[in-house]
Amino acid sequence: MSASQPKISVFGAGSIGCYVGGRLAAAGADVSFVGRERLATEIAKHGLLLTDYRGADLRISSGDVDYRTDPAGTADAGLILVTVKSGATAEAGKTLAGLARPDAVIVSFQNGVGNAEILREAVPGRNVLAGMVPFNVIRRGPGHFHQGTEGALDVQKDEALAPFLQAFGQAGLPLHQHADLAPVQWAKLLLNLNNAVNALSGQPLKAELSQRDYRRCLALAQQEALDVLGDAVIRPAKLTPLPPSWLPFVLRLPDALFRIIAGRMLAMDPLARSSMLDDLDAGRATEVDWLNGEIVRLAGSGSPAARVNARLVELVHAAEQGGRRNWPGDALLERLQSPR
Ligand SMILES: NC(=O)C1=CN([C@@H]2O[C@H](COP(=O)(O)OP(=O)(O)OC[C@H]3O[C@@H](n4cnc5c(N)ncnc54)[C@H](OP(=O)(O)O)[C@@H]3O)[C@@H](O)[C@H]2O)C=CC1
Ligand SMILES: CC(C)(CO)C(=O)C(=O)O
Repeated sequence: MSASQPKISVFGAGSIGCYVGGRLAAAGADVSFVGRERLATEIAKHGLLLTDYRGADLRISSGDVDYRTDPAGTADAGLILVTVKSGATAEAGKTLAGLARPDAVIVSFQNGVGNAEILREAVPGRNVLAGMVPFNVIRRGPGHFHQGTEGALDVQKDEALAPFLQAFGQAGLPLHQHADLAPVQWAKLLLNLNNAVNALSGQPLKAELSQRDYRRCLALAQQEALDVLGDAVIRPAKLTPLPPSWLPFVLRLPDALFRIIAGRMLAMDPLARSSMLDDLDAGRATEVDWLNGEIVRLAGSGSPAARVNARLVELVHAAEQGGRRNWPGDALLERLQSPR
C-alpha cells in the first residue's frame, strides 16, 4: 500500500472489526484498532489470524497489530469503521465527536437500520455513512477470526470513499456502493430477525436453519415484518437469490424440499452462529431491540401487527436475564403462535 494512503481506524474491534480491519492490514493498509483490554491482551500475545470459508489463511504478528484501548488511536484516521454493537453506538459517537478529524469519513458497519443516524447526531459535522456486513464472523480461538459465510461489504455511495476503495479491493473485501443503502439495510434486518431465533435455539446457524420448526418461527417473524414494511411503504432490496417476499414460504417447506430449493441458505460453516447467540453466551446485552424491536417500533408499540417480533424481543430479554434458553423448535413455535 502506498505511504500516502490515509490511515484507517476500527472503533469497537471485536469479531467484525478485527476481521475487516485485520484483512485490510494484512493487505498492507495502515490500520489501528480500538477495543477492549481482553482483546488487546489476547492480540498482543497471539497476533491476528484471519481465515475464511474459501481457504484464506492470513497471519499478522502481534508486533504488527496496532490494537489499543485508548480511543485516541482514531484521532489521525481518515476513515473510521464503527463496529460496536448497536447499544454502544451513542457512546462511541460521543467519544468520536471529541477525537475524529473534521474531514474523517465514518462508516457504521453494524446491523440494524438506525446506527448511522445515531452517529450522525453524536458526531456533528463529520461525513457518516451507513454500511452493511452480509457475512458471518466467529472468533475461533485467541486472535483468530473466521468468515463463515459469503457476501460483499455494502456501503452508502460517497466520493470521500475513493482513497480507500483500493485498500478494500486488495483485502478481498471490495466495497459495493449504493446510492441509497436503506433498502439493503432493511433486507439485512429481515435476515437478522433470525438472530433472535438462533440465539433462543442455542445452536449454530446451520443446525438451526436445518430444522423446519425453527424456520417456521423465522417465517412468522419475517412475514409479519414484510407486512409492517409494506404498510410503511418500505421496499427491502433483494439480497438473496429469492426475493424477500418469497422467504417465508420457502422457510416453511419440509426439510428435504427446503434443502433442494434453498440449499444455498445452508451453505455455511457448520460452526457459524449469530452475533446474538455470541452475546447471550457472553452474558452481554443483545441487539434485539434494534432488530426485531425495529419492526415493533415501526408497527407502533403494542400493535398486534408486530406480535411475533414483540414476543421474540420479550423472550430474548428474558434469556439475557437468565431466563429460558436452548428452546426446542416446536416449543418456540408454539410460544410464538400462542395469542398470549
Ligand atoms: N459477528 C457477526 O458475524 C456479524 C455482526 N454484525 C454486526 O456488526 C456489529 C459488530 O458486531 P460484532 O463484531 O459481532 O460485535 P463484538 O461484540 O464482537 O465487537 C464489538 C466490540 O466493541 C467493543 N466496544 C463497545 N463499545 C466500545 C467503546 N466505547 N470503546 C471500545 N470498544 C468498545 C465491545 O466490547 P464490550 O463487549 O466489552 O462492550 C466489543 O469487544 C454489530 O452491529 C453486529 O450486529 C454484522 C454481520 C455479522
Ligand atoms: C451474518 C448474520 C446474518 C448471521 O451471522 C449476522 O448478521 C449476525 O450474526 O449478526
